[in-house]
Amino acid sequence: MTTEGRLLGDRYRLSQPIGRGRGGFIWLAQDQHVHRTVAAKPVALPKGGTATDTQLEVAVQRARDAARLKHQCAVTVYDVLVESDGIWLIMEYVPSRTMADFLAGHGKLSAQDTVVLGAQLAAALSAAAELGITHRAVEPANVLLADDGGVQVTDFGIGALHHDPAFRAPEVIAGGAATSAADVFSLGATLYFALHGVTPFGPLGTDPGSDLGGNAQPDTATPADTATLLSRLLGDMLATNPPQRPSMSGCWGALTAIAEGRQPSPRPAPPQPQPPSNGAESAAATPAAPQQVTPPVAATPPAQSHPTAPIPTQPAPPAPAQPMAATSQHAPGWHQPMPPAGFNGMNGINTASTDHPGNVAQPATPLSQNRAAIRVLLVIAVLAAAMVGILFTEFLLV
Ligand SMILES: Nc1ncnc2c1ncn2[C@@H]1O[C@H](COP(=O)(O)OP(=O)(O)OP(=O)(O)O)[C@@H](O)[C@H]1O
Repeated sequence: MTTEGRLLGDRYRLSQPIGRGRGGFIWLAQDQHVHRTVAAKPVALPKGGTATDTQLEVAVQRARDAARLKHQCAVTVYDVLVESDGIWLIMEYVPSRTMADFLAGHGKLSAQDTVVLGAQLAAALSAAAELGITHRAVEPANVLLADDGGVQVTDFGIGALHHDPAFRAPEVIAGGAATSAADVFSLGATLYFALHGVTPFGPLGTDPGSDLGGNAQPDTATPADTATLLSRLLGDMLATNPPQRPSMSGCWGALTAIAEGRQPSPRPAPPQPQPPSNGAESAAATPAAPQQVTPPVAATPPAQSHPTAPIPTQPAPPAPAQPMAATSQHAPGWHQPMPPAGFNGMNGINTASTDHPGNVAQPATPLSQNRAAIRVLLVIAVLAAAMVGILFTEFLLV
């Protein structure tokens, strides 16, 4: 029985319940060693209430993996305890409510709020992916909307047993492994839910999803707006075939671009098989392939069966740049800070770069200026030679 005053791991004194999760109450607690306020959360056991030793070991290992992640948009895990009544996580205390609760109370988010929220979630999930950490249960119940306006992903690695099927990737529903690509799908489903108020493929994640990307019809006559760009991106993220989904860092770049009123860069063509070279062995020996960092959207064929959103082969004209604060209509009671400008720290993406279609017209380069100067000099040299020739001929005639 968990009660006020209980000491967990000889270190964390429970003070009062602050929320209820699937594993029981989340407690406010005091870390007696460093005098810090923390949140203590019992990890939910598999349905039925008991876990095998293997399941417990896996849960502890995943929680320890999650503790390696430090990101302002991810709830920090400080400690993992195995107590007589199960596994406890000691986490950063974030006065908040879940996104699921918020949406239940306030309904849908605007497209602008959804991309701002999504960019922050994708930033945290991208940092996790770079560390080889898969979330496994991205869904609105595992997103905390902090009272101070921040957004944080929680329950890294530990929510898989209870992941709502409405947000699960099809390959995971089919029994496959949860990968970063599955997190991309789940993030897409979470943002879709925030935008439309319904899940893209029904409560079991198996409906055809006929309305997916319904407002994503490309309109080449006018600049694409936030809702259109977001819906196109969600169509990509919700692709049935995992390789057709953008990487998490690509999602981060694209969401940031859309949030800032810019056109996301087109996704490059899939890598072609390379002939073996001397460096092939060393490349193959690299333990973790780096994440694709180029923002996605467009230039790839539509996903196989789930999404129906047509994906244009030509990038749409750029959206007019507009300050986010001026366009964002925040839902009541929660406001989000802007994503850090440029996002160019952690994994090298500089989304403030100018490689989008709006900036393709380049001024004359020094090389082209040099070529023009050489041409002028040549013409002058030819004219001078002709003049010398004429003068010389006249001199001979005289
Ligand atoms: N680190 C935290 N700091 C403060 N409050 C938290 C923290 N984590 C969760 N809460 C609060 O506890 C409540 C339940 O959150 P939780 O994430 O446990 O929900 P859940 O996903 O439904 O449960 P579970 O993950 O066990 O399935 C929410 O009101 C949330 O704001």
